Amino acid sequence: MSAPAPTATVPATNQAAVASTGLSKRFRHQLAVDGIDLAVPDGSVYGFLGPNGSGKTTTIRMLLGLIRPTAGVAYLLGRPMPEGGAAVLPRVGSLVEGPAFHPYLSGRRNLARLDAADPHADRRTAKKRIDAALDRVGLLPAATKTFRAYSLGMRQRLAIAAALLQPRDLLILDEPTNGLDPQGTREVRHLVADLAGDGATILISSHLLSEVEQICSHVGVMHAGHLLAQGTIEELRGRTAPTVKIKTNEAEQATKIMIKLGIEDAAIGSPGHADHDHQLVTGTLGAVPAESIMPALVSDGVSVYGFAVDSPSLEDVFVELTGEGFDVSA
Ligand SMILES: Nc1ncnc2c1ncn2[C@@H]1O[C@H](COP(=O)(O)OP(=O)(O)OP(=O)(O)O)[C@@H](O)[C@H]1O
Repeated sequence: MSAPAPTATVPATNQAAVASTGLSKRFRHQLAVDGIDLAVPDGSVYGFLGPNGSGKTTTIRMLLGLIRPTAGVAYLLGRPMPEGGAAVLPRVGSLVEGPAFHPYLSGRRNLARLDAADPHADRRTAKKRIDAALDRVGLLPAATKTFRAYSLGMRQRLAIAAALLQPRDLLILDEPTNGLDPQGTREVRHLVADLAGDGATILISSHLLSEVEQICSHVGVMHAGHLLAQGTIEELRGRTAPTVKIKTNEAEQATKIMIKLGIEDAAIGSPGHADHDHQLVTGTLGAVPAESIMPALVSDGVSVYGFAVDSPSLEDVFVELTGEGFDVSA
């Protein structure tokens, strides 16, 4: 039996937890977001990766219906935004620029204030939900401490607790580790990984490659308002061919053999890349099977002291996509 044809009002793209088609935003003369087609699969942890100013926050604001796109459509949980907001936003927890917390109130009292301001919140269950949210982010023991006594990591975890006051199918977190010290960063990353284990879809923006590599199943790469690529981390890594590295003291001969095998860019590395007895020959593996290299070298009398195939990192992929380096620091 063939699958039912999608109806005209339900494009296939909106089956994902978050989707967009041709989503664009222009601020005066600047196209901050340029026709992006997002697809955040249900249950994924999607890292929305890009350097500062690449358009991540603007996109997130459009997704949440906080600003209107100049062109294109965004869907949250299958509903177009902002029109579908009333129906879906109660199922979406978000952290964009963070809620304003009162410094002299405790974490628990701060959440109670935010909950009281939420028209969808059931007053009768408030106490239970607030403590469950504090517990979820590990702040129950600090529930009565004033907000100003919280560390940076605790403050950010409280902001995430605010997004968890209701059961959520989708969490959208804009740079949740931005501005945190290393300890706070670790706390928030652990929390995001824990939340992913609960089954909600998470869209998390970050300008840190290492962070996305550590906690995300999927990634979308933003650069100057364009979504350059998206997919699982493995799919993205698969776009760039692995590199082969040979340690030998017959480098010229090895290079010739590798070029003959089809590794066209095989070349002798700089002396710093090997020890003083050997040289390093590197090349892009491409379609050449890795297992064919050693036999070819050995049968031509080349002694091989080291052989490695390096899979590309997300950084290699980013550099290939943009032609630029990336801030990989944590
Ligand atoms: N309200 C606005 N008015 C004018 N320009 C804006 C506005 N908001 C964002 N921009 C511009 O749009 C571009 C994209 O900004 P955006 O904040 O979406 O990027 P980002 O990837 O989230 O980076 P960051 O992490 O620095 O916030 C930037 O050049 C920014 O200056």
